[in-house]
This record gives sequence, structure tokens and C-alpha cells, in this order.
Amino acid sequence: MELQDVARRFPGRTVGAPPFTAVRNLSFDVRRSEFVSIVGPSGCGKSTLLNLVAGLDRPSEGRVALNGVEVSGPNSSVGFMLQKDLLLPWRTVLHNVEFGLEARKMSGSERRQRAMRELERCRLTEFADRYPYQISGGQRQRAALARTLAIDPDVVLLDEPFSALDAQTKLVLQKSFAGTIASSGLTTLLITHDLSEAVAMSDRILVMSDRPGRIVEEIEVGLPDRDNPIARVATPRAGEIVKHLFHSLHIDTREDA
Ligand SMILES: Nc1ncnc2c1ncn2[C@@H]1O[C@H](COP(=O)(O)OP(=O)(O)OP(=O)(O)O)[C@@H](O)[C@H]1O
Repeated sequence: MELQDVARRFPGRTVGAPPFTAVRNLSFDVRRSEFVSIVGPSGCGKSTLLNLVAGLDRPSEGRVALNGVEVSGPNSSVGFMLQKDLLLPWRTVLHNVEFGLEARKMSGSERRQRAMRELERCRLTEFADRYPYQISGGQRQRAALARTLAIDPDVVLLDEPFSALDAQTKLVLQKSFAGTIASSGLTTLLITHDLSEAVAMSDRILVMSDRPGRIVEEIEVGLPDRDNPIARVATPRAGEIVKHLFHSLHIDTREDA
């Protein structure tokens, strides 16, 4: 994934107002199979950035490319997952996972096989026939991940997927996602406000500035066990990086959150 000097401006909010710059001079790369987290103050343009990578939006300036090809619209090599699971309540877990495959030229049995494979990978086989309201918040997020992975993406974009969960479910789910992502070799970009989560899950952390957002710092996490965030957070190095991030983001002095 490659972003070169990307800017995104939106029209001014009132008639005659100048355009509003959400992000600018945004440049970074993500290597194949690398897990990168983005942290930054609220409103600095993190979701704008993910939309650009997903092809849901176009930059006003600069270039976004995946596998050397400029992103010009939504494409099946990118899987996108949000804080809200967006499962369809009238479909079972299995049918939700199959949903993303229905637009593809694929036989019903192939679709079923692929969905079952992802449910197994996300340890949800026994919940395949349940409806979303019949499973827990953590299981719903795992089902959403299974649906994202079913399309066989090269890249997954995760926009705060754990932030609506309680602390304990969050830890369990971070471990489950980390294992699944590591074993599938996916290139991953995670947006999070949780600094320990960024350290626990990533190879590298990019820190964004206040709006208009750009990358102001890059931190190589340099810890083993990327597939086991719980082991990682207990290390002194993890604590040091979190402390450093607090300082970089001026969280101790910020009063406008
Ligand atoms: N379609 C749009 N039209 C106009 N302004 C927009 C649009 N999308 C985003 N913005 C503005 O761009 C800025 C960046 O928004 P964005 O949602 O990317 O920030 P964020 O870093 O993800 O925020 P948060 O951390 O609070 O979720 C905000 O001020 C937002 O109001």
C-alpha cells in the first residue's frame, strides 16, 4: 500500500467558505503482510484516510496505490471492517458471511464452502445458523471479520473494530483477530484510539497530527508475538511505547477531547 503526498479537501461548510482540508501531505507505505496502526487526535482524518485506501473516496491531490496499481474505486482486494458490525439482522451468521460473495460469479456450493472455511478460521462454526441477535458482541465482530476475509482480500482496513466492546471481550478478540490475521498473512491497517491496542497488535505505528492530518511520527514496535497481543502488552517495551505515544499526542495536556 502506498500513499504519496495525498490531500483530501471537502467543500467549505457555508456558501463562499474556503475548502476544508481534512488531510494533506500524507505519505507512507505498508509492506505486504505488515500490520500498521494509525493513531491521532479526534478529527485528524483517520477515517478519511481509510476511505481513500478503500476506494470509497478519491484524493484531491496525490496518489493511493495497492500492489502498484492506483486505487480508482472500491475493489475486491480490500476488505473493510468498522466499529459497528453491520451484520444483516434477518440473515444467519453463515448467510451474512456469504453475503459479500453473492456479487461474485461463484456457485452456491463454492460460496458455502468458502463461508464455512472463514467461520472455522474465526472459530464460529457452531454459531453458523444463529442470527446476529442470538450471539454476543464479540462473536458478532468475529462474524464481521469472517465476512471481510471471505472475499479473500490482500489488504484489510479496520476502523476501530474493538472500541464498542467491554475491556475483557476486547482483549480476547484482539488475540483472536491477531492470530487470524497473522496466519493469513494479510496486510492490515488499523485505526484505533487505544494506544495499548496499537502497540499490542502492530509491527509499526503511524502517528497523525491534528487536522489537517499528516504523519508526524513512525514507531517500529519491534516486539515478538504479533499473534499474541496479551503477551505483548505485559512487556516493559510495550509500556514504554504507550508512554511515548501519550506524550506525542499530548494526551496529558489536551483539554479539548
Ligand atoms: N464528506 C465530508 N464532508 C465534509 N467534511 C468531512 C467529510 N468527511 C470528513 N469530514 C471532516 O474531515 C475531518 C476528518 O474527519 P475523519 O472522520 O476522517 O476524522 P477521524 O480522525 O477519523 O475522527 P475520529 O477520530 O473522531 O473518528 C473532520 O473534521 C470531518 O468533519
